[in-house]
Amino acid sequence: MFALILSYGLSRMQFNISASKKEFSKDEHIPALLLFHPQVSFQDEEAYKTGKVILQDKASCFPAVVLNPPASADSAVIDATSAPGNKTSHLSTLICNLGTLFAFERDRKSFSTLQKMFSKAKCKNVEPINADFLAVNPMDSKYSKVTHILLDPSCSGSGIVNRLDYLVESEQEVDSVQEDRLNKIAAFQLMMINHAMEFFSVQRIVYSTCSIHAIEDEHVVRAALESAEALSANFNLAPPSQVLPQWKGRGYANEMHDPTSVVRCLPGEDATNGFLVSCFVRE
Ligand SMILES: C[S@@+](CC[C@H](N)C(=O)[O-])C[C@H]1O[C@@H](n2cnc3c(N)ncnc32)[C@H](O)[C@@H]1O
Repeated sequence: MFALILSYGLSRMQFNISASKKEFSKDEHIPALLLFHPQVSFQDEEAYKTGKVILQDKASCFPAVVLNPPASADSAVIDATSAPGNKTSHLSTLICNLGTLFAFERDRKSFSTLQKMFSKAKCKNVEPINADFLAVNPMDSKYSKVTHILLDPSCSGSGIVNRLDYLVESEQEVDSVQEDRLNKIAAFQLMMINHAMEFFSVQRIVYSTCSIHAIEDEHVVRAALESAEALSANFNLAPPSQVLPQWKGRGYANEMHDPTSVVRCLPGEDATNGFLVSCFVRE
């Protein structure tokens, strides 16, 4: 069980969990991430009910930390695919509730959940926007100061451990129907990265998926690097030293030129969901 503390002042004493289960440890990779016994329930915890704590898989905490936007009054950040808002809330905390965090979500129902989440977590720097990120004009003066974009778009979800797909699927076992579906998802994911690269002041873009398939991960990253948008705006992959250097899991070696630049989490091996995190930087 992973609990991400959004309110840094929260101490052990404020948890009311039964004495036998209240031991927890600090995660070695993610600041403010605490690890609890899987049987610990947070449902009745005040800190959870008031949005000071969010429960999420460890791998899902990586993108905001890798994006690493500055915490200042003039910070301008986009979360292009925000709902249900866990990564947005994490980002909001990392930038100390300062600056502006534009949180896009195209689905109306998910958007309403998102608004409730931000109000519960008291994210004062988040501006939720119910719109398709692809329809946003990168030249719009409203976004002219945006320097960091988080992209965690819809994916196959094949890395999510509850779904157990990873037990029956492997990268080598993609049949033609599935390959067709993955190729369509990958084309959309690439479009999202390319669109993000068109924002005038953007310096850093994190792209993540909870997929185990190279088609949605290394292949998309490779295609994004070779795209006209990346070449004209001078985007390259951030060096491994900027992408969770202490995390050993890296991209599939046979799928890209420099797999050490991306982070991979493997279900069944890393005690996390299957996940990929990559980071593009303007040089
Ligand atoms: C994988 S989920 C994001 C999870 C979120 N980052 C979190 O950690 O809570 C993808 C979300 O992006 C939304 N989405 C997909 N395409 C979009 C687009 N073009 N513009 C805005 N939102 C989009 C979906 O409706 C979905 O809610």
